[in-house]
Amino acid sequence: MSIIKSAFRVLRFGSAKNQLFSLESKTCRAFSVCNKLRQDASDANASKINFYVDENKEKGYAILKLNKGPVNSLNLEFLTELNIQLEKFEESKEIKGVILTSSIPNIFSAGLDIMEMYQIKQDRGSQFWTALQETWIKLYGSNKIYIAAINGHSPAGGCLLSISCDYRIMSKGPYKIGLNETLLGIKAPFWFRDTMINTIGYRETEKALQLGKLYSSEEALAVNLVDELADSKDLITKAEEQMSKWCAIPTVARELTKSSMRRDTLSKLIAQREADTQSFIEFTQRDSIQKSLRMYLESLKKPKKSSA
Ligand SMILES: CCCC/C=C\CC(=O)SCCNC(=O)CCNC(=O)[C@H](O)C(C)(C)COP(=O)(O)OP(=O)(O)OC[C@H]1O[C@@H](n2cnc3c(N)ncnc32)[C@H](O)[C@@H]1OP(=O)(O)O
Repeated sequence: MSIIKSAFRVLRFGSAKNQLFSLESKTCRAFSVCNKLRQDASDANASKINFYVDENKEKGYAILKLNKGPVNSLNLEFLTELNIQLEKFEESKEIKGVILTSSIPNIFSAGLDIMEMYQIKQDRGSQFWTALQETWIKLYGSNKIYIAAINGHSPAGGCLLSISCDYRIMSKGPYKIGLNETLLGIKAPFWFRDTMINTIGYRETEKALQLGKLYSSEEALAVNLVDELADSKDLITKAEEQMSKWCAIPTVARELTKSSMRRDTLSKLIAQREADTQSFIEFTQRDSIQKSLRMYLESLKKPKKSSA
């Protein structure tokens, strides 16, 4: 029962924080870029601002800032909104690349919303997993240049978003990134694993996935999980510098090279999406997995110790 109450608290707190972050972002944004776009107000969730897009058509790229408080956890609605936006980027003739970051201080994304897996129901679970697959296919399979400006913690699904980009810059600081699924008692799906292998190699992935390793920013740099570190205040500038460099490469040659590198990994999931969804539902519905998720949720709710 307390878990259900906590779930509602997460949702309520999320909505209040969203409004705060919305106000904060309205006043604090210091980007010189133009054409700020808000999400279409066409669906019921659109009144909550879950991300911002700043487009700079002159320079040819956009900045997408995740803004779903408190921790940018990925639930069905958020993933659906993101997928619509990713599609818009893909179709844009003006936008060559996107910097993916977060407007929430110290948090890039806490990964999948655990409440989507706890006490999972077949219908919602299928929609959720299909939306997540879609996000990965759109991001990893994009023709555009994606640069992750990782401004804070980026565990599990947050790490997947990062490693689906073409280049990663992470803020220096006490932040963690990695695929820590085993710590929740679950196995990382094969496409998470394969994306990780393509980023840091087989042996490092084998260790990292079994241990559920969360890397510090320095450790992440040492194993090429991220490409560069930056002081927090310089993160976006560095990402923009890198974006200019990538934008200067002849587009068709770069796109063909990217797709030739990623095609096999993508095809593996595309060929078995329904089976993968069914396997997610069956796996997550197991009593042992539900027990692990409940314990993990409880550990997240425990009062935090003063220092790590
Ligand atoms: C077969 C299935 C495969 C599944 C594949 C992928 C799995 C995943 O992606 S599972 C998600 C894994 N994520 C994590 O393990 C991260 C968990 N969160 C954290 O470690 C911390 O919250 C974080 C370091 C990100 C931020 O720390 P703080 O700034 O100290 O915030 P809090 O811990 O106080 O969190 C605030 C609030 O948010 C709730 N929360 C955190 N993460 C999640 C999440 N992933 N899903 C849902 N809710 C989350 C947390 O419980 C707090 O709630 P309240 O106590 O009610 O405020």
